[in-house]
Amino acid sequence: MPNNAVEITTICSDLENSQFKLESTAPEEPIISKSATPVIHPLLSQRRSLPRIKILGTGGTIASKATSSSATADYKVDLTIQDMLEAIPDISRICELEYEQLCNVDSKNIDEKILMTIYNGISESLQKFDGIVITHGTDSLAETAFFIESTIDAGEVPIVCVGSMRPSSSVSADGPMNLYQAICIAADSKSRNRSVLVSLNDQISAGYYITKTNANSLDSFNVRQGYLGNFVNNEIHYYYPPVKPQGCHKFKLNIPKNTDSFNFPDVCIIYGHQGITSKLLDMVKDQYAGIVFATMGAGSLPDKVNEDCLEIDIPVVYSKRSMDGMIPRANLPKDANGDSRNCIASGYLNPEKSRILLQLCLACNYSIDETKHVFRGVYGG
Ligand SMILES: NC(=O)C[C@H](N)C(=O)O
Repeated sequence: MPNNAVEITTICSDLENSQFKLESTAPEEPIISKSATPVIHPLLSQRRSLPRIKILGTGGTIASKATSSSATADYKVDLTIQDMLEAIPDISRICELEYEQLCNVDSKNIDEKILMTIYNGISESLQKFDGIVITHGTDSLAETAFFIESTIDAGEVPIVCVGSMRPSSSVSADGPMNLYQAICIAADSKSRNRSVLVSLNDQISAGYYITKTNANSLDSFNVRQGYLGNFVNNEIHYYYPPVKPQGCHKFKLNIPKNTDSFNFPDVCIIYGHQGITSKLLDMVKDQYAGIVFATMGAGSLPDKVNEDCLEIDIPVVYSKRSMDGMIPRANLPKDANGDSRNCIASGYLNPEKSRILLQLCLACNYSIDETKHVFRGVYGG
């Protein structure tokens, strides 16, 4: 299927077997029917014994193939959701599945337009399904998960993001098990009221807090706030009762169906280092609606760069290079009146999540004070 093509396919039981299926707990094998609009057989919708799950596919390594079974690099996105589902035949015992290919790209190519498409895909599915699964590359999965948590009120419906670290062609590919577990999570009543989740390598995490910390290993995601649960022998064990991220600000976006007409403000990230000057700041300050600095330590930039940041007209968020810790407001630069003006502390947020939060504040036309309030509320910024 070409990139960006949308195909909607429904997996449901067939007419002939429906009587049997009414008496049994679940169909043995999925029957795949293709149609322009999702089709659920009426008997199935009356029976409602299995949860209804929607999968939204975006691509990533989980949908990729390399040229040999030992290769775990230099692979290409090649598989549709349907291909991926064929690797997990037991799934029809767990749920009724419907799926939609929103795009099929490496997550390095996920941009604001695709984010909007994901947003629309979720919004359209929330009322009709018991759970949603999003297949996604791991490189930028944490950003998408953070964006979804910040913009969508999922109510009780779990939204589970899943990827893999090995391509589907590799020995011991992790994709099929990760996808299987993601679907199990989305279908499990214990997952309700937990908002955006990430499933990878047997661990369940809050999408809001997760960060990719290892570029290669199967245990690629880290979450300092702790895992929410895990799988043992494919049983879900949650460590805590349902919980949602503390202080998460929900933005109300008005995204049209045609996402081309929606412009998300441009925010760039500048990486701090010894000897950094204001050269980059000067180059970008008229090109972007906002800037995020990955500062040294807890908000450290050279004095001259701090002075220049206070002088520009756009918001500048002070984030950090360090994986852990936070930027306290006290460390922001201040003018002669002790005012940090357009400079905002990111709190615990890393640069890439700070960027999305600032984009959302700008998209909703928040003032600097409102933006500071949002950062403060979310993560003590
Ligand atoms: N493991 C992965 O999914 C990495 C891949 N480059 C992606 O983000 O699409």
